[in-house]
Parts: sequence; C-alpha cells; structure tokens
Amino acid sequence: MNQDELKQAVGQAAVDYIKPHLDDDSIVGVGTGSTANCFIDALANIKHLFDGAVASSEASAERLKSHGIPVFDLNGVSGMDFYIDGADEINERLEMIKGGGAALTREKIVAAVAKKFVCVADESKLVPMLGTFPLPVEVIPMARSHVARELVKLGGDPVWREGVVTDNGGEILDVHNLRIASPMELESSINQITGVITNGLFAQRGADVLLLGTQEGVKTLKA
Ligand SMILES: O=C(CO)[C@H](O)[C@H](O)COP(=O)(O)O
Repeated sequence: MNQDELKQAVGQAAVDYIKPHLDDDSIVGVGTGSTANCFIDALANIKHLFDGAVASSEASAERLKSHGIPVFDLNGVSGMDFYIDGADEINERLEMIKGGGAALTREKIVAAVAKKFVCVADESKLVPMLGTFPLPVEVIPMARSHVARELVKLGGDPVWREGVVTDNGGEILDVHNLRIASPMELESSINQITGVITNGLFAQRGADVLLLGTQEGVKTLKA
C-alpha cells in the first residue's frame, strides 16, 4: 500500500473504532490534515449515527459541511468522547509533534475537551525520538522575533513560516534541530515564553490510542 492508501485505511479504522460508542447526541472532535481528511470522508458514511462534529480548523469544518455533517462551535458543546487527528511525529509513549498544517492551537483545545484522543497515522510518523520534524510554535505576530531569540536559547533553530497566518491570526515559527528527550518539560518551557500562543508538542495531553497504518495492516497501540 502507498502512503495515501495507509491514510485511508487508518481513517476507516478510526470510524470502526468509534462507531460502537456513537449515539444521537454524540459530538465527534475532528482534527486537521490529510489523514484527518481521510477520517472525515469515512465518517460521512455513518453521519446518521451521531449529532455532529467540532472541527480544529476552518478547512476541516468546510470538509465536514461538504459531506452534510453539522459543525458545532466548541463553546456550545459540553464535551465529547473522541477526538481524532493525525500527527507529524509520534513516539511509543504516544507523545506527538503536531502543527504541520498550522492548526496546532485549535487542535490542542479540542483535544483537551475530548475524553479520548485517537491518533491516526501511517507508519512513517512513528519515531524513536521527537524532533526530526521541525516543531511548530504559534506566536502573536508582534512577538515573533522575541520568541525566536528565546527559542535559540533553548537550543533550536527557529524559521518563520512566512506568509502563513493561522485561523487565530497567529504566525508560525518552525523550530529545527531539537532533539526532544523530555517532551513534557520542553512543552512547558516553550509555552512560558511571552508571546507564544502554544507549541506543537502534545505530551501533557498525548494520544490515548494510536491507529497506525502499516504494510501488515492497521495496528492499535495504547498509551
Ligand atoms: O497537526 C496537524 C495539522 O496542524 C496534522 O495533524 C499533521 O500535520 C499531520 O498531517 P497529515 O495527516 O497531513 O500528515
């Protein structure tokens, strides 16, 4: 199977995973990116089994709506059982780097509300140590240079993702050359820099389940 077929397989596997738990009142938390898109497309086939979705980006909201799936504002829902999203890197403790699609802040917020985070990824995303993928950091635009200098002090090489404005009006610094031995500590340290909205380390709230697309089929890993 090629990478697109692996993404489709895990998208369908995520639907199979949540389907037995859905009812008329269920709200499904939906992530962003090409793997999350595969999940959305598979989810459309069972849209009669749940109430609607909360999306972590405008792009995912549009895709959900195009399938006729109602999209709710997070402030209007009291909770959700599942959040399904991809990752740029994930380790065996199910800690992740996310934000390649610049949706990290909303992803972190929706994930915080959900009882269970189900990560969907092809096998290229599973790594022994996080940090080969540049770590996205969303910043308030006027703080970009200040935050970049502070990130250099932490040992990284930040690069401004020029031209990208997030759904929240923020800008993105991609931090290269980090070997992230302690993801939880680094997540906190970066978030303490004034001007940071959030960073793409999902360690304090990692995934609970990983559905990993491999050539031998979809494997289920638990935290
Ligand atoms: O964090 C994300 C977007 O902000 C995505 O989950 C991440 O970039 C993975 O995307 P893809 O499934 O396209 O590889």
